[in-house]
Amino acid sequence: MESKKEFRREMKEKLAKMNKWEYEQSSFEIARRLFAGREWKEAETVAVTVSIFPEVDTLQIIRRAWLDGKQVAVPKCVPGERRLDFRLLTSFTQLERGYGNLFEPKTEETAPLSPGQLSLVIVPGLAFTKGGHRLGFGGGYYDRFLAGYRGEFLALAFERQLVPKLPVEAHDVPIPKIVTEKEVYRSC
Ligand SMILES: Nc1nc2c(c(=O)[nH]1)N(C=O)[C@@H](CNc1ccc(C(=O)N[C@@H](CCC(=O)O)C(=O)O)cc1)CN2
Ligand SMILES: Nc1ncnc2c1ncn2[C@@H]1O[C@H](COP(=O)(O)OP(=O)(O)OP(=O)(O)O)[C@@H](O)[C@H]1O
Repeated sequence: MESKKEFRREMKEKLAKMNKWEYEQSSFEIARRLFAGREWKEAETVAVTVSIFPEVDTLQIIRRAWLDGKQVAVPKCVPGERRLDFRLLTSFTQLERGYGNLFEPKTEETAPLSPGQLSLVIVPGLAFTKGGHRLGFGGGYYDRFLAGYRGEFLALAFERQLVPKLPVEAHDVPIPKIVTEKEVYRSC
């Protein structure tokens, strides 16, 4: 557990070394690959986190979803139950600082969506293996959510987030597709 925590810190440090233009260009190439894929084209409702640097930029993904006539769902943490509630986002002004200082939807201004209403979930993570193992922020929010989710899901990552090996636990849900600025890695 301690080693996971240490590894998270190292990974955040490594990612934050990216300069703005590397970050922008890689995020753009990741988004372009995502938009070219079947999962994106078929999705009516896309669930995605609101990125903060140095996470892969998702704001351009949200804008593009709106332009394409897709619905956008963003998560709100329910820390007591370690659960994620997805809510329909129709404007960036519906966001506020929430749990962990991340951006979350304002409950008074957004409607809840059930997991069954989501067609594609973009899963965040700090580090991945090409085989689809994922290390998240900690908290197990996405692993718990994915355990009961039956739709499509994938992850976006910079090549520098790929590692040869990660500690795997029984509850870790493997990610079938990881889109980077260079490649799309499929594992199932
Ligand atoms: N942009 C973004 N939004 C996201 C996520 C994400 O990875 N990125 N999440 C992805 O899941 C969820 C938030 N997950 C979080 C997980 C842990 C902590 C947090 O504060 N952790 C403490 C340790 C808490 C513990 O161990 O119980 C810490 O880091 O100090 C915050 C948010 C939903 N929103
Ligand atoms: N499906 C689950 N059921 C019960 N407990 C779980 C489940 N998934 C994760 N947990 C617990 O949540 C805690 C955090 O899990 P872990 O360190 O794997 O988070 P993570 O995968 O890095 O984060 P996240 O899924 O939020 O991105 C651990 O104590 C783990 O046992």
